[in-house]
Amino acid sequence: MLSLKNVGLLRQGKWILDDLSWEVKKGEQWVLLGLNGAGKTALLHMLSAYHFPAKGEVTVLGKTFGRDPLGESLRQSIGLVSDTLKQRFYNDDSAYQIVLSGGFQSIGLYQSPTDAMRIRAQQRLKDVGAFDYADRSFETLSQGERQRVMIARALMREPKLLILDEPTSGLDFVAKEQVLATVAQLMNKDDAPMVLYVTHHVDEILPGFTHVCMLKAGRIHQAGPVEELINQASLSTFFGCDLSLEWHGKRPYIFKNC
Ligand SMILES: Nc1ncnc2c1ncn2[C@@H]1O[C@H](COP(=O)(O)OP(=O)(O)OP(=O)(O)O)[C@@H](O)[C@H]1O
Repeated sequence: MLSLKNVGLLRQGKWILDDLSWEVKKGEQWVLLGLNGAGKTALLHMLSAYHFPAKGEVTVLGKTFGRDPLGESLRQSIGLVSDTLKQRFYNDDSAYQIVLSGGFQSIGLYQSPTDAMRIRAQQRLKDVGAFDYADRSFETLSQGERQRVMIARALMREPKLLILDEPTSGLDFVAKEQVLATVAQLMNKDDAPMVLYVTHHVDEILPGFTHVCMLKAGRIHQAGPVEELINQASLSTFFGCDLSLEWHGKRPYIFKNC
């Protein structure tokens, strides 16, 4: 699904990503974990072919950068949910219209959706538990409801890769847990896309995630199965402080030891 070999990304004379080697195979579900400034956004932009690496080899969904045509054709196979994207939608548009617009990858609806697209949009709204407010305008929805609408939209084109970039950012506890439940449900389906879930928070590593990539200062600190990497010693090293780790409901929670 994804393959990075000794990849480096240069921005204004600075290597903001360097020496990244990472393999993601079909059937795996990954969390990308990193603190502020680790390079998560830069990496996502590179995987979506908005940034080109200055060195190394990147292959995303079978397309190798520099060898295969990229751009729109690759991005059509990737569903993205991010705050930057969310802020671009028109507040008057209904949740249903916003989900439908995902079928055209447009901000707003400028073409007539087919009947099949309308049925799919309704199904996607049901899949994420947002059907009840399908006709409400975006501006009247809570942040958690908006986030579920954005996930439904990203699923419209049946992406092979679904990137969720900090989807719980700015949500209260209840809304956060609702979004996480939506993600868990989605990953549980037989036809689930590969999910790349980007976060700062260890407790968002749901049981459905099989692997974690820990990004630190533009480099991969460690990448591998959750059961091997999510432990007290490795997280203490990663975050650079002495931590305790507890598991509740098969989710990890960390506490700083003062
Ligand atoms: N165009 C650029 N020129 C120079 N430095 C940049 C550029 N874009 C990003 N950086 C730097 O690269 C580093 C990684 O940035 P990035 O936004 O990818 O981090 P992040 O992990 O997404 O952080 P956050 O969690 O805060 O969103 C930061 O130090 C940032 O200042």
